[in-house]
Amino acid sequence: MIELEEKTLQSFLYKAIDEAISLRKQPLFSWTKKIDKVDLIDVFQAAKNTKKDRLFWTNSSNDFALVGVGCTHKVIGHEDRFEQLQKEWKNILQEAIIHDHFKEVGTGLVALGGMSFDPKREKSGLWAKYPTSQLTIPAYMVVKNNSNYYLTMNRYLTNKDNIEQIIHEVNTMEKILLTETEHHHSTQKVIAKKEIAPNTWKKTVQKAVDEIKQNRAKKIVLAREMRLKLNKDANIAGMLKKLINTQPNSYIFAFEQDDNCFLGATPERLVQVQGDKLLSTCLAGTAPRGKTKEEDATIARSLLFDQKNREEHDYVVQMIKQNIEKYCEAIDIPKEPVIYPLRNLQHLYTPVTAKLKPSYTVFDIIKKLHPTPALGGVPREKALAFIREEERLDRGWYGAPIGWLDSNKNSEFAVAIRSGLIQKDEVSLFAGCGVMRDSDPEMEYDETNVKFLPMLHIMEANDESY
Ligand SMILES: C=C(O[C@H]1C=CC=C(C(=O)O)[C@@H]1O)C(=O)O
Ligand SMILES: [Mg+2]
Repeated sequence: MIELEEKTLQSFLYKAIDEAISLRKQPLFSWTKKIDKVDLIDVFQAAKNTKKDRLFWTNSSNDFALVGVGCTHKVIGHEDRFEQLQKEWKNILQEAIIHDHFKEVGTGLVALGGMSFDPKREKSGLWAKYPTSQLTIPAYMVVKNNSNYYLTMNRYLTNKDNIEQIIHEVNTMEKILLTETEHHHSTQKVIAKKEIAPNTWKKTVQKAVDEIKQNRAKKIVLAREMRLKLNKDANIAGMLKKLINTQPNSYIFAFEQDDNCFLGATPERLVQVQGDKLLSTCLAGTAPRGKTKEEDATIARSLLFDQKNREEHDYVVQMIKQNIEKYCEAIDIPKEPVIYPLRNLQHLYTPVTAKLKPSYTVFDIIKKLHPTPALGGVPREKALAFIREEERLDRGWYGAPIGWLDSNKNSEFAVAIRSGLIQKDEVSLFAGCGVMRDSDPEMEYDETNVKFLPMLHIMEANDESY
């Protein structure tokens, strides 16, 4: 990585081009500057005018958010996807010319994206626009980190580039992205709603229970789909705003690919790395919220002591522990889970903290952890084979790692649940649940219904402006 300390974009560009000529290369260069406070949903909405793909991310504590616009480079991975992503990201970092005075989480070069749940499953037309694995280095990026805001632009430079023209382009984009646009009043409505084969799904749950009772597996997570038709093309910015307002403790994300958008609000962190500090999360075991404070507390208490849910949760804890041991030191995992409250439901939650050993990266951890028994099952390969065979659904990017990483050794990946794929006025929502030995198909069906609620809610009568 070459770091340049130039004061202005112009002098930086001249230096970077000099550097490029001397290295006989076309380097990727990245320039981060501080900007005034902006609303990132406004930036996302304004970016619609650029007609480029947009990316959106906020973390679960809502103190870090990122909007990406356009694409300078796509890091793609297929069969050996984690090795491929790791190798290419390392090469990019080695050769990039980066101007980043701040070295904060999310400044400098950032790649952002996701991957499919199961690359071995045949891909359906539904997910045609979403590759097996894709991390995008956006052309422009606006980042909020606590009360600091940054604009980064990334592009490839050649010695034929006209610097004045690049500066003009950057200024124009900056104006577009950072100027508030008109808010439109939208009356988005759901005009048709269809659950895909709910009875067949319940039978598959029973089949999984039988499989477990015959000791062929211990836990299998099964998902299902609900299709919606809207009265008009979906208003993505409006839905993101609604998710932020209604879904606390959740990562809120949108990955646009042409006229498709994968969007959701997931509570499930897979892994966060900051330097050598690693944080993972076990989140599995579910109950609804109560209508009153008292009822809520009673439900929480019975969730904490419910044997089926505790086992369902514990498989995730044991698996994460075993799988990070080789890569980490000082692993700390509390003995008992606590309650993780969301708007429509509550989960059992166990945080995992550790120190990542120096020779390993976030890709090593994702490769080991995905899918955890919160999305796959136990044993992993048995559960995946059952899912491949029996689940009448292409999960696509649902249930898989999504997130970002930067050039300052920070990264965060969540698991893409509570989500949906939007294709203009059509929506596919996904929800799943952990099937155990004593699962009741009706109860698991009810659990998935509650898990659909956050996304269903934002599809309906979108009264927010935008
Ligand atoms: C698979 C999903 O949830 C997982 C995450 C948390 C709790 C779960 C459960 O209690 O079944 C699931 O394992 C989903 O929301 O689609
Ligand atoms: Mg469950």
